[in-house]
Amino acid sequence: MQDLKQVTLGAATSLLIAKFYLSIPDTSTIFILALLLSLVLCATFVKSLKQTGPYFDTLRKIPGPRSIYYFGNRWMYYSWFGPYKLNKLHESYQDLFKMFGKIFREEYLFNFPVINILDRDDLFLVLGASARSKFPLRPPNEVTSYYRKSRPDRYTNLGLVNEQGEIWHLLRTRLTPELTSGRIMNRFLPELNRVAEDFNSLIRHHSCENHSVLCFDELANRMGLESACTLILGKRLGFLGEDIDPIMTKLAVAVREQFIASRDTCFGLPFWKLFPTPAYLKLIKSEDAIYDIISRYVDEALADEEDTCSLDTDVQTVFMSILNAPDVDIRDKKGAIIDFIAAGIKTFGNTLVFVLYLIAKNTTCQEKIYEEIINVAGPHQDFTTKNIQNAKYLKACIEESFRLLPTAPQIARITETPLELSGYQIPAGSVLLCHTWQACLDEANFPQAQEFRPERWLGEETEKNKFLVCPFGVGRRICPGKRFTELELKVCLASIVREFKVGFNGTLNLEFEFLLTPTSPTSFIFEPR
Ligand code: HEM
Repeated sequence: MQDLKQVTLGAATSLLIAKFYLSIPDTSTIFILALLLSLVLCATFVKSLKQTGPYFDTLRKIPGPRSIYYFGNRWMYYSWFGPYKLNKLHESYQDLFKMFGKIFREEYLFNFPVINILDRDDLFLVLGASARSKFPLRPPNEVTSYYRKSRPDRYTNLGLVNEQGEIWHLLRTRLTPELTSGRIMNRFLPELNRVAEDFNSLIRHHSCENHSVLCFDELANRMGLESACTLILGKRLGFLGEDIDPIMTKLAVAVREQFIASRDTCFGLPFWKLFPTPAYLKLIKSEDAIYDIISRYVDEALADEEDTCSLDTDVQTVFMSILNAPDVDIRDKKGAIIDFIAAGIKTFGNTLVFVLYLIAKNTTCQEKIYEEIINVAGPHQDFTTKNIQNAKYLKACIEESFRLLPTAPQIARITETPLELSGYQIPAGSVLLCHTWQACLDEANFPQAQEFRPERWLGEETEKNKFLVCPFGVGRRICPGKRFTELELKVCLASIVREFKVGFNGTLNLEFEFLLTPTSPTSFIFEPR
């Protein structure tokens, strides 16, 4: 009887979803019919589709929203008649934790379970185990993996972000050593100073009479792109010029669309597996656009390198090391260069907006940064390895901003051994979402958690909280761009604060676009000092 109710509910839901798709004009009728047919077939065999066995039974003991056969429960929250929108995913997680406690289960299509955690001890167990692992497992982005498999002309594997095991290890050890080396990063400092100066000029150029800069987020993304190209290609590409290059606009749109489409395909209903949904089409369009645009610059840099060589030897190291990596196909080297550049645009742009927002709202902290910068580097001197290392308060402000507004609010992992979390048994092979951001806002972990208090990072706090504030992830799968981004942020923030008093009217709104993102446009005030 219970099964019959579930099947009926499933069939009714199918019809509602089909109705939704029918309302989208560019979705072909044939796909709708195919969808309906497949759903009816699935409903008929629904009992055999139910995930059974000790693995699923163990995970089903974890509380979570009510789920129905076949569809699970996730869609109920984010579909067009559910209470949440995918762009507010961060808010829905807050509510779900309030409803179910520190651990809860979601079910995706075919009742595939995903476990969400935020308890400090649980996070330390899961991320600590992952940090000790030789080949840590992070669930791949299924849709990107699927698309890349269909393009053997461009990729021989899924790429560093989505590969696992031996192939991931080979890519990681061959393609990223220079990127993660502190010594190599420090050689970029002189060039980073120039990039930061150009960024300040761009801010001045875009300032209105009252010193406000509208759409600052767009400028911040341009800074991310210019510095990522400088790092990866070893040359400046001029994205901080005063006139907006139409290519830049196209690339910025493609990067944003790629994140949004990843969110919709990853967190929404996975109908892209049955037919090309609008989100899937958007994803491949943006993947192609990013590949085509960045590819042009990579090919130019390759040609430069053959013409021995207009590249500056100090900053070309990363590019050369990737090109010379042994045992890696040239398609994958090119794919990695493109992925690395794309990875540095919006992640950096969002992070810079968040740090500036927080110091704009905390002017005492901002003045402390200013005094420290003048003290360690004077009013005009370049930032060097030594003086930037001495800017401890600047570092603390960045750390505190990672705690309060991280661009990556959760870390995903697949468990490699059985674990006990909050009293529940978690078998090996379970997919976990570690909600580090939610944990960072918990008073139990950080007193006055909602307040911006950089002073808390001037003691021993960093090590104690290493699995709570981990904006770049943990262990061997940690972001290879971490070292560079931290340096870039310090130089950029220090040079902005040295030149301007930063202000912000109102409150910054947030959206979830796979990354935590400021709602665009963001308007800041940059008053010259
Ligand atoms: C503010 C800037 C950035 C943030 C917040 C960020 C954050 C992250 C996070 C959270 C992860 C997942 C780590 C894990 O699962 O433990 C990651 C992975 C990754 N990031 Fe970044 N990232 C940033 C910039 C960059 C840059 C500049 C690059 C390019 C050099 C980059 C390339 C990558 C790659 C290739 C991975 C996958 C690594 C692997 O699986 O081995 N990221 N990033």
